[in-house]
Amino acid sequence: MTDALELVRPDDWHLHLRDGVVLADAVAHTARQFARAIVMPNLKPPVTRVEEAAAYRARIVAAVPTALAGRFTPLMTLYLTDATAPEEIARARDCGFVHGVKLYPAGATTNSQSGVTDLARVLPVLEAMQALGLPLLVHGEVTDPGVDVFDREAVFLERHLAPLLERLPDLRVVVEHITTRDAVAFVRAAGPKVAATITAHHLLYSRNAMFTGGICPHYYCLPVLKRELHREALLAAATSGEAKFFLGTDSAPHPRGAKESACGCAGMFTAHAAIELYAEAFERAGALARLEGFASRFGPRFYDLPVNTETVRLERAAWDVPASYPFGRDELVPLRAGERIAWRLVDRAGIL
Ligand SMILES: NC(=O)N[C@@H](CC(=O)O)C(=O)O
Ligand SMILES: [Zn+2]
Ligand SMILES: [Zn+2]
Repeated sequence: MTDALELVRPDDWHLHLRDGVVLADAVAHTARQFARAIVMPNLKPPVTRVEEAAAYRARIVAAVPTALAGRFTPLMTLYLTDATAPEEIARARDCGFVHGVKLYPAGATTNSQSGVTDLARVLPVLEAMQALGLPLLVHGEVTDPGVDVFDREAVFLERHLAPLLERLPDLRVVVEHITTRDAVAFVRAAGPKVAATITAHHLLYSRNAMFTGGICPHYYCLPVLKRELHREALLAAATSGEAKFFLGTDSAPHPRGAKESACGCAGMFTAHAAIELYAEAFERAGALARLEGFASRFGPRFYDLPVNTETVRLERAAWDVPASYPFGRDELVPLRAGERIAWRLVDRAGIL
């Protein structure tokens, strides 16, 4: 049994940090673990222009705890809307700190109201992205109310993404937070420009977690947790050593009251223990040796960025997750609140 593991410092290729009074609380968890993170632009209002991304980036950098200053780099994204101009893509490519453009089908998930209503409307923008090599990051779910919630990802891939890739075969695409074996097969079958991120929670839980002993809103996220057979397919993909599949936590903090509500919002918070949760999933699959590729090497390869040079150490040292963490004037309930986690990221430099 392995009791310790040294890894190249990992990166998170899909993260929500929010803004305002909660930003510092959100950033601290991620900066402790990851060297870089692709920061989602679904703020209110959304980050649609390069100047807004620059300002948001500066707020994030300013919010990194002093002890970790300079050790965390936010990688910014723009939020695609029906009104995004192709010229904005050129500006994004030139600025050097925008690494992707996010497609939210309008209404698909948290803060997606300003998203795209019809891919045909953004075709010139997508053509510019293909020409300039700027990745499209996709929340891949249809919003058609006639489609069952559990089928929305598979239907999106077939109905929308497949035709788009046929039309724009050189477009670089990350299918974010994949949740089904259909998505695994889709990404495998697509060309080398198509990759996917996988969350820790989709590797560890099936949809049963939402209903065990009653309705458990802290296990509600989008795309929603799926059947066990899908979790198994995701775990097989993540641990396969295929560079198309890499780490993206989709850690999505919400205040406790917004989750524990008659109409609770979607999003699970995992940044407090992200790499430990992935280690748990990989260990169960007997694949701890493949964690470094998934967490630290394949993401930079896709995004054309250098692999980090520092390392981190994971030890088998159980710890208890607090019942909640501060979140601005509120609090948030992390995954595994009040429960135990077997692995622990170790503080060697005295700063974690
Ligand atoms: N994953 C989620 O359930 N929620 C995310 C949005 C998203 O990534 O779809 C959020 O911003 O809260
Ligand atoms: Zn999403
Ligand atoms: Zn997300």
